[in-house]
Amino acid sequence: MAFNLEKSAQAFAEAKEYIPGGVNSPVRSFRGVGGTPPFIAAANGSKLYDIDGNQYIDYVQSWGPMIIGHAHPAVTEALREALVRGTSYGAPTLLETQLAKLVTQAVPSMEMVRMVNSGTEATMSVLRLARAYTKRSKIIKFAGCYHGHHDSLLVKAGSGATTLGIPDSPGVPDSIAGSTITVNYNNIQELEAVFSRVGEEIAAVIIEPVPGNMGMVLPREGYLKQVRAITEKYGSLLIFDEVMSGFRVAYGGAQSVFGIKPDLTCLGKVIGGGLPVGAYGGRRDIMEWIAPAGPVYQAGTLSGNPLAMTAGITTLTILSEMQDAYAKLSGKVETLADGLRAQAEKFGFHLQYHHIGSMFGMFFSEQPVYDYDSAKHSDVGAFNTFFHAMLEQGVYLAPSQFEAGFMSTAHTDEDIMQTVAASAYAFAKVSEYKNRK
Ligand SMILES: NCC(=O)CCC(=O)O
Repeated sequence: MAFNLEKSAQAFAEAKEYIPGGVNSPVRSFRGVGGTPPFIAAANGSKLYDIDGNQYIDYVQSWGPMIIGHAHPAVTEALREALVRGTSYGAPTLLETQLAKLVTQAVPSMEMVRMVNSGTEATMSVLRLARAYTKRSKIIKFAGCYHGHHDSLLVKAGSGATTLGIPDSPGVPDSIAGSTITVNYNNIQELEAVFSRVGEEIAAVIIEPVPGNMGMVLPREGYLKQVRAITEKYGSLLIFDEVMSGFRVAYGGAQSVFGIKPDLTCLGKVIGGGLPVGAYGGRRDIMEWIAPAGPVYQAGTLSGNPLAMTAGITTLTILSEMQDAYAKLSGKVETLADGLRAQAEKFGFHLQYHHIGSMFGMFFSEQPVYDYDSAKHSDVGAFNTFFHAMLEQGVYLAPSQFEAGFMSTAHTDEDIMQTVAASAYAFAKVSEYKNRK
């Protein structure tokens, strides 16, 4: 049967009547790449199934959480058991301490942790805490890093904001955006220059240690250590946004790979096992500023939700008990990158491949990509052509050049072989596209 998205197109048209743009998060709309997003009916292991009967090898993984694959039997079973005990109590449970313990054991810089419902909530709350603790107001972020969609950090933001060309959203008051200073990732001189000017006013530097929202970019050798040293020198807090990289690039996150101890860390995605969870945590002396231990207010009706805690606990337990989970994941990512590179080279393309742990990225650029500007120089038209050709072949990649790819433990060698085989067709399409240009 030829690939078609007829039912999805109808569903999308109807959704647009009731939901802005037809989606509940912009990246899902395929606006950047054009065309219809498949409406998903089910998912299992490494696969997504849409309402038109198409099957896809899924490298989006719900934008990161599904590291042990969709509908993992142990997670499904644990949720089934939890479900009959009620879905929310708004009162403390043993599960919250259990997940907090798993997180703090895996990420030792997080001496205490507060559960919230999304990565956005985590980064929003952590800034309030950092400002209260330091009694300073300014924040430094990096161009192309995305930390969710609240006002302070929706400034030169990556991910969907970049895809749609609105990295500085209307509706963010100048008075708030004005407290956020943006510098380029991987450029230590620029960060030093800002600190030498206004270092005493900087409450915190927030950084995706491995950015995954301008596409996937790697830190230069020693860069994160230098960022740590500058923040320490000026008494500013260093916040690692590991919503994406946490339990993704390694069980202990990017901070374990690069040997950095941030003051505070934000998590999300994997720790919720596919249910809505975010978390922030870090030094005990800072975390004890949070209400009711301290004066900084932050709350949530569904925070620490029993189902979400159950999915998270089960996912982290499975990951921690798997033999060499991350070595195997990164082996699969390397096999995929080697395969894609070999296919691309047949058509004379020298693309940029980045990967670490189970995260990967490929830029349609002949030049190295190390920050937002170099990412934006990649050929978006070539990516869009590649993306659609892969989708037709049953490979579901993130619908934007400015996103990362994710591997799960459920992906098989055959999935990877099929993906590489599909890329031969997709690179041929890119070649045609380039010849037409
Ligand atoms: N890089 C994008 C995300 O991680 C969040 C997904 C979303 O915005 O829906």
